[in-house]
Amino acid sequence: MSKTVLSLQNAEIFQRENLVLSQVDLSLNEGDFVYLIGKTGSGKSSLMKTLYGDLPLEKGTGSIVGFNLNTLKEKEIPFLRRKLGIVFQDFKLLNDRNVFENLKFVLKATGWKDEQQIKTKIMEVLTKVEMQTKDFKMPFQLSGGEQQRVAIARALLNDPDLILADEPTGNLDPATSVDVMKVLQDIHNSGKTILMATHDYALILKFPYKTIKCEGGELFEVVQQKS
Ligand SMILES: Nc1ncnc2c1ncn2[C@@H]1O[C@H](COP(=O)(O)OP(=O)(O)OP(=O)(O)O)[C@@H](O)[C@H]1O
Repeated sequence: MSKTVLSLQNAEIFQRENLVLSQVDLSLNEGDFVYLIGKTGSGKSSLMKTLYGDLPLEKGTGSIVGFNLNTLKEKEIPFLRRKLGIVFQDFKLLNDRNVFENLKFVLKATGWKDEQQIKTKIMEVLTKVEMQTKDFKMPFQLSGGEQQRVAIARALLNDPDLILADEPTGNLDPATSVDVMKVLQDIHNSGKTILMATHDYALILKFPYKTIKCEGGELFEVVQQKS
């Protein structure tokens, strides 16, 4: 049986005192690809934030990549995030340094010391997203799609057990979105588990995976219609 990497049971998701989602049951096993869809303001980002420890889980039970979300302490959050690869809509690259240095910064911050190993790892993840020839470029010298590829490479650095992608194509045009989605699909096909929030329905039709919808304060599984 495959390993559970994420489990929420009867969870309630809050933004401060506001209840955003209730009765949340969500489970991902190793190797799954799951979309989280829903209108703007429906709670996708709040759910994602709860999963990476940015919002506390106050009601219900939750575990993710071996961490208990109910008892998660502030000081454990960096260790949780090392086992997650997080990809945001707005890339969040450091604009004062080039691609290589952006990735090196993360490795150094997570304890990597050997310069040769650092270089090998960075070139390995950049190759996965086909950005190995652009390691010297500054973020502002890259297109949106290229910046997102670098952000995906950054998410892969510590070989995460789960990738959380929050609207990773939200700032990209349709053709570039498809390119970035192909990168995520390749990463998934190599064995990675991915939870991706999106409101890009065209992408879901093109790359069909299990889909969970946030609506009316709850989560539902969407059964995809075959055309
Ligand atoms: N920092 C915050 N403080 C208080 N309420 C917030 C905060 N961030 C979001 N909310 C509220 O929580 C609800 C869910 O927002 P959330 O950002 O999770 O939705 P979303 O589905 O991710 O939307 P979008 O697709 O626009 O990113 C909304 O009603 C929003 O107004």
